[in-house]
Amino acid sequence: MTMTQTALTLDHVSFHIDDVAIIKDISGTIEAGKITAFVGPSGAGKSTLFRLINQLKTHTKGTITFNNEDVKTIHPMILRKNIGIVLQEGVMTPGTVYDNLALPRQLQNDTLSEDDALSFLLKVGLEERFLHKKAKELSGGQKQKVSIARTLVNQPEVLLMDEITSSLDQVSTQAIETLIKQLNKEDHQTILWITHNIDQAKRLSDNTWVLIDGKCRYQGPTNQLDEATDQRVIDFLEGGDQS
Ligand SMILES: Nc1ncnc2c1ncn2[C@@H]1O[C@H](COP(=O)(O)OP(=O)(O)OP(=O)(O)O)[C@@H](O)[C@H]1O
Repeated sequence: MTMTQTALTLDHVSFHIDDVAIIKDISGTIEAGKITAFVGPSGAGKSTLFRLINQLKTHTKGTITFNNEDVKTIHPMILRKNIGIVLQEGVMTPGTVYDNLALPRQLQNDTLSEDDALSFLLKVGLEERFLHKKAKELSGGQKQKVSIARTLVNQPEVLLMDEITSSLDQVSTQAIETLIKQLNKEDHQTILWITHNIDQAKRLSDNTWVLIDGKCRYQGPTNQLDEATDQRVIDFLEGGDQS
């Protein structure tokens, strides 16, 4: 039997803006080396939860632990180096692909050699000829690959992916899905993946959390999602609100 390791633990986590509860008493564990999908209706709190995990936002109640350390006690720069985030639009900074890849190191007053930059580029399936291309001139799918490579430069233990394929066509989406599976299989990368597409969650993830109105209403193996008994989860899965 293989032992499962925990990457993240949430213990009664809540988040309020003024008096409005956005995240409501969420507890659970994220297994290391697995892909966990986060699904749920629009506005359910998925992006907010990611921002609590890497402390771009600070939870008002409860505790989030990363490798047994309270995230509030970890220096934000160290935390975000170890828990990298990729966002919906592969936003490129001005300059070349190399400039973009070197950015995380620059922010730490460090440099990235061209050889290392190339290895990250190849890892996401882009060839050497892209290294000195202007980043703004890449296609949407290529930008998203560079943006994943840029996050990988920090060699994060955990990758947060927030709807990273939602603005891509089917071919690019498939390429990104293949890449993510590969990162997970070959490098045992822990991946948390927000998607509005339940079929994508089923294709990719080991575990799924269903968030509805700030609460986590399902948490467990993705292949048991269809056996969920919570009526709101059933309604959501049946297409009540997949926006
Ligand atoms: N700065 C803010 N002030 C007030 N409410 C906010 C703020 N930011 C987010 N919210 C609210 O918090 C809730 C959760 O938003 P969040 O973006 O986390 O949801 P989501 O599940 O990621 O949605 P989507 O799938 O549409 O991206 C929403 O109701 C949103 O309106």
